[in-house]
Amino acid sequence: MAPAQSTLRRKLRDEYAMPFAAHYIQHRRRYSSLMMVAFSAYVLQNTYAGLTGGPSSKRKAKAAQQTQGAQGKPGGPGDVAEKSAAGGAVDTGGRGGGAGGRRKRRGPRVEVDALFFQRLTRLLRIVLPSFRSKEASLLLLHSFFLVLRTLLSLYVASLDGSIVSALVRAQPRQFLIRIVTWMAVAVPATYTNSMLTYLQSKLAIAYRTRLTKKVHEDYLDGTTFYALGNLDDRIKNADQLIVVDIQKFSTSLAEIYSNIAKPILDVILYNWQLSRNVGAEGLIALTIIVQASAALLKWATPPFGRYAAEEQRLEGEYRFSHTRLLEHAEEIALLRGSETEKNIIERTYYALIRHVNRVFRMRMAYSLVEEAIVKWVWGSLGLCVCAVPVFGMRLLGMSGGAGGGIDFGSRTEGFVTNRRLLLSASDALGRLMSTYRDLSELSGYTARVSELLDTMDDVKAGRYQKKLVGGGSTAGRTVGKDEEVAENAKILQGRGKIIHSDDEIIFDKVPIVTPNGDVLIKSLSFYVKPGNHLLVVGGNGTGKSSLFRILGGLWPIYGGTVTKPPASEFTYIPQRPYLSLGTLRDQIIYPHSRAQMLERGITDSNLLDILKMLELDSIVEREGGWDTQREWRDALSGGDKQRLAMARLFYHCPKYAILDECTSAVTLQIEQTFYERATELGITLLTVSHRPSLWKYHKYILQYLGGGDYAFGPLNWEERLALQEEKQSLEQKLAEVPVWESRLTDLLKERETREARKERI
Ligand SMILES: Nc1ncnc2c1ncn2[C@@H]1O[C@H](COP(=O)(O)OP(=O)(O)OP(=O)(O)O)[C@@H](O)[C@H]1O
Repeated sequence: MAPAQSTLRRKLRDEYAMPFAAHYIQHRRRYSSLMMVAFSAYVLQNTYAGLTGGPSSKRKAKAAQQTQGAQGKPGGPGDVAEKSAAGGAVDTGGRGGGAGGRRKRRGPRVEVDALFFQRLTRLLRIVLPSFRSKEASLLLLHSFFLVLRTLLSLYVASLDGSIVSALVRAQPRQFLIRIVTWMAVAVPATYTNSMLTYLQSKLAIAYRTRLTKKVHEDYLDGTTFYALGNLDDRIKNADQLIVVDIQKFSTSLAEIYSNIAKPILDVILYNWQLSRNVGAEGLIALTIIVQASAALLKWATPPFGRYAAEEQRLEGEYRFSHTRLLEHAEEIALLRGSETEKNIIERTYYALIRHVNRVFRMRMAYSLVEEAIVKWVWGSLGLCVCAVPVFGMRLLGMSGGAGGGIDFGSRTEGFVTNRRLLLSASDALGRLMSTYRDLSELSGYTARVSELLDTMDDVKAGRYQKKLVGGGSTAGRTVGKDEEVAENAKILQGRGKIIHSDDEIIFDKVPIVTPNGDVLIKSLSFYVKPGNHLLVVGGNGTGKSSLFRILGGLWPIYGGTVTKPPASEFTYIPQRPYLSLGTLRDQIIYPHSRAQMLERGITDSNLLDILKMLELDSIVEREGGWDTQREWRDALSGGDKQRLAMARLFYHCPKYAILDECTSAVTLQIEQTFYERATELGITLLTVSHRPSLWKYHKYILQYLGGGDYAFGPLNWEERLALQEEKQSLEQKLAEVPVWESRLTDLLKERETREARKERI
């Protein structure tokens, strides 16, 4: 058996192994290139899989979505009653009662997975609308410079080697020529680098502009901005999202392109060149090690995307606490509330800082591992690969090849060039690995911006997601608690109808429901005909202003029919009127522009006449003319602001005016002038006021009686005033009863004392 075995072994060696080795050595360069192409493809595919969470990422995304769906399903113990406010569908947005003890994720899911690429694709369609767009041209130019920089680096690597070679061979002329070439290369190289930085910034700003434009279009479309904050819970600080997150997303997207495209290009070109210089074997071994360490790095990478999204959320809350302080500066200052506000602001700040510090610590630990692997492990392995031409060729018994040990100068040149190429290649791979962190952060910004867009789409389509209370209603006093909850839940399932009319308002069995699901009135019916001013009265929080929110189309209706003219036929004047940024004139004509004012044939002198009627004409001179710009909110008194709002009503002269306690800061004289002039102009008024002085201007009354009851009918103001006066006088008398009773007790005591004294005498 043994001789037969050794014969077979010899046969195998002589007939197969040796000819194959000889063939391989003969065609080694060709095989090297082939192997390098295959390996580069493998490396890049593997890196991509690593970046996208592996081939199972789609499965993972699906599984996660299923989990989210399951979490959102109602009916579990401690389930929160969540439903789409208008549509009645149960919210499956990932909130609600899930399995007990499961950690709740705040905000959207943030991972580098299929969902991320789906979201990113949507955003890319916005920022890169077509191949002919400015952004596409910028991207193309950017790509051109990226390729140019890699080619220049390749050239510089070989130039570097030949300079050292000229040096060790003591060839001064060659050395000088190459140094001059080196300096000449500096011109396109520095220009390329500057262009890359410039184009990246240009791309970032171009992306931001596209996205911001799209968001502004949606956000300021009708009442979306109101609905986002009031009817839907998903977006907390839309301002932070629009101002900061879009900018961060755009910068991150512009960076990620060069951070990924350049290293990929580098890996391919450098490896290809290296394989030609040193052979593929060493590189393949190195690649396997690199892949293993890359997998380790990926495994060790914390979820930076989630952290970035959380950081933005906390930034938003901190910023919001400051915005609130400025908005209510006067009230807080007068209440001496600075200490409390400081505590609130500091709480939000430290929540942010705690989070940021935690992320910093994680980044540091991650950078330590990353640098140890990328710089030191890969660096030393790289040196070994560079030695392949020197020692490897000798071991293979070869005399040819790039570094085939011909002479000292050539060996040095080969070593320097290869080392430079290898450093660049390992640097490129390192950058490719660290893009996982960048990509992870980009996924955080992508998730936030996408959530804003998705929520705006939903809100515009009337699909709200809000935590509804429902059962906590003030209505349904007469029925038991369970029945009340069931009745309110039924109301919340309904949908109302809006009919447009030219001039009348009719509410037919319309429930008044707050965005939180509180049913204030189960079924409200009343009407307003032109000229029949309506007075709305009732206790605080009974739903007087809510009625106007429904009229203005801000709140959805859950039942009945609302017949009304379009929202443009209404002007709303609240107790604290809104004053915009702009000139004094803008405050009166808001939301019109000066051009629109002139188009309507109205001049500054017409505006002055309106102000004269309201005894406010002096304001023009006092403030320095119509074109003066100020923060009017702070510059004017409460009475000035209310009179400016009245002037606005006379400028617009709509069919209906909603007056919500809008005369509380003006004199009775101005109030009278205002109501009389509005009536003359044919404006029908819907007034909310507790002032009896206003009753005489109204023909109908809608009275909220509390507990969900109301009364509607003609207003006999004289009779009502007489009743009010009698009621007040009786109340005054009743208030004096305890005083009289106490006086009577004193008198009785005094009489008893006197009688007792008389008896003693
Ligand atoms: N945006 C909102 N989201 C949720 N609930 C709201 C919102 N606005 C008002 N509400 C609630 O609706 C109820 C009625 O509010 P509304 O402003 O209509 O009262 P009101 O009768 O005008 O009171 P007041 O006389 O004090 O102004 C209140 O309980 C209030 O908390």
